[in-house]
Formats: sequence, structure tokens, C-alpha cells
Amino acid sequence: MKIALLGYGRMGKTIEEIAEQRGHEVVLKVSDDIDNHELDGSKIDVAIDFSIPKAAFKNITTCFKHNIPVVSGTTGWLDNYEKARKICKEEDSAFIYASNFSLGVNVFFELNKKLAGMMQGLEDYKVDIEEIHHTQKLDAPSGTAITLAQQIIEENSKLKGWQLDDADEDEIPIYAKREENVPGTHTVTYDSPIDSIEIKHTAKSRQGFALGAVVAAEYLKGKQGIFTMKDVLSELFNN
Ligand SMILES: NC(=O)C1=CN([C@@H]2O[C@H](COP(=O)(O)OP(=O)(O)OC[C@H]3O[C@@H](n4cnc5c(N)ncnc54)[C@H](O)[C@@H]3O)[C@@H](O)[C@H]2O)C=CC1
Ligand SMILES: O=C(O)C1=N[C@H](C(=O)O)C[C@H](O)C1
Repeated sequence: MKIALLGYGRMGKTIEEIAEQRGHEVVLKVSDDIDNHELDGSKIDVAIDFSIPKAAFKNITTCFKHNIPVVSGTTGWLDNYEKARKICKEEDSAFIYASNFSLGVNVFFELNKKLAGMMQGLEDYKVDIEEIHHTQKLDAPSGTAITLAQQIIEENSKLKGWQLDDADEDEIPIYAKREENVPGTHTVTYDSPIDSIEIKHTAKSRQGFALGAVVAAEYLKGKQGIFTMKDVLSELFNN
């Protein structure tokens, strides 16, 4: 598979390593305005975007217009997600976005939904989310923490939204911490006066995110439409 990397930072470099191990070829690396690069849809099978929040929408939709399917993991640009989906459909292109591509986090997402469903009637428990990332991270809270919050809100009609730090009674507080060299740690806690329940995912490196993104690109090649990591993992595990 011929891959264009949109963003060649920590994730771009890890993705290149894993893509090559899996027999793919990186044919283009973009680290600046995508308009400065020639995009030939006949020479690129899939673009993988791990760039920066303010570039992601333009990167993604420019690829759609050149008939190049896109896997995107960039966080902090989702105000424009619906617009990107619309352009993908108009251009008959293909798209997978995930706030977190790691297999472990996708299992954690399922666990989070299940636990939120079990906790929704238990009003003594207050839920919060903590995320810890490296100090270079541009956005807060993390995309993964936002996904976790949205999943909990979908299961609990009493919760109306999320908030960084100081939240109202009907909101989930998200605490975003920044520490040197932490690839990504997420904890969901339900706390009551008598006990607490905690689920936690700790990434030990960026390998899991990168592997998930390459597997998603393998899934997307030759397809048309909008997909999720759930589609990718269902195919992978035949369920
Ligand atoms: N969904 C997931 O599984 C994961 C998502 N991420 C997200 O991926 C993004 C990138 O993360 P890192 O690689 O750690 O950041 P990074 O800062 O190491 O890399 C971003 C790169 O984008 C480049 N860039 C700047 N303007 C650009 C443009 N117009 N087009 C293309 N590239 C441009 C920068 O030069 C930089 O090298 C972040 O939004 C992060 O939150 C990170 C890890 C996992
Ligand atoms: O910026 C990062 O590094 C990460 N970003 C993603 C997020 O915002 O959730 C995923 C992962 O936690 C690493």
C-alpha cells in the first residue's frame, strides 16, 4: 500500500516504522501547508493524518477532493467533523476518524460504555475523568477523554455535558494533567462516600496508536464511505 503521511512528528514517524514493517511504502510526507504538495490520487492508496488541530480539516478534505481515502487521528479539530463527513460523501471518498486508534483503548471504550450503563441509576456515585499526557500536547482535554465523556453521557440522561476542571452537578469534570514523556493515560472514576470504582488505560508507548492507524488504513484501502474503529475491529475479529 502507498501511504501519504500528513504530519511527520512523533506519530508520523512511529506510523512510518510500523507501516514499513507491514510491507507498505510511505510515498509522501507533509509537514506544512498541504497546498505546497502534489497530491496524485493514482499514486497514493491512503493518507494518514496525525498533524495539528488547525491543519487537520484542510488536510483531510483536500485528500477527499483528490480521491484519496483518509485515516485521521488528529485531535482538537472536531468542531468541523460534520463538515468533513459531508465533503467525504460529496466526493465519494472514504474516511475513518478515531480519537484513539489503539486496540486496548477501543476495548476500554466498550468497557466504559458498559460500566456507564450499570452506574446510571446509582446516584451516590459521581463520575470524573482524568487524562495525563506529555507536555508537548497542544489540546486539552484529550480527544480520548472527550470520547469517554460522550459515551457516559449517552448512557446517563442526568448528565448534560463535560467541563475541564470545575463542572456543574450535571456535567462530567475532566482533569487534564501534563507530565514529561507520558504517551497517554486515561482513568474513569465513580466515587461515592463509601467506595470508588476505577477503570484505567495506560499506553506504554505510541506503538499501539500507530499500529491501529495502519490497520485502519489497510481496512480503508479501496473502500468508499465513513467508517469507525469498531468497523475495523469487527472485520479483524470477524464479529
Ligand atoms: N487518535 C490517536 O490514536 C492519537 C492521536 N494523536 C493526535 O495526533 C496528533 C499528532 O500528534 P503528535 O505526532 O504527537 O504531534 P507532533 O507535534 O509530534 O506532530 C505533528 C506534526 O504536524 C506537523 N504539521 C504542522 N503543520 C502541518 C500541516 N499543515 N500539515 C501537516 N503537518 C503539519 C508538525 O510539523 C509536526 O511535525 C495530535 O493531534 C494528537 O493528539 C496522537 C496519538 C494517538
Ligand atoms: O497527543 C497525544 O499524544 C495523544 N492524543 C490522543 C488524544 O488526544 O486522545 C490519543 C492519545 O491519548 C495520545
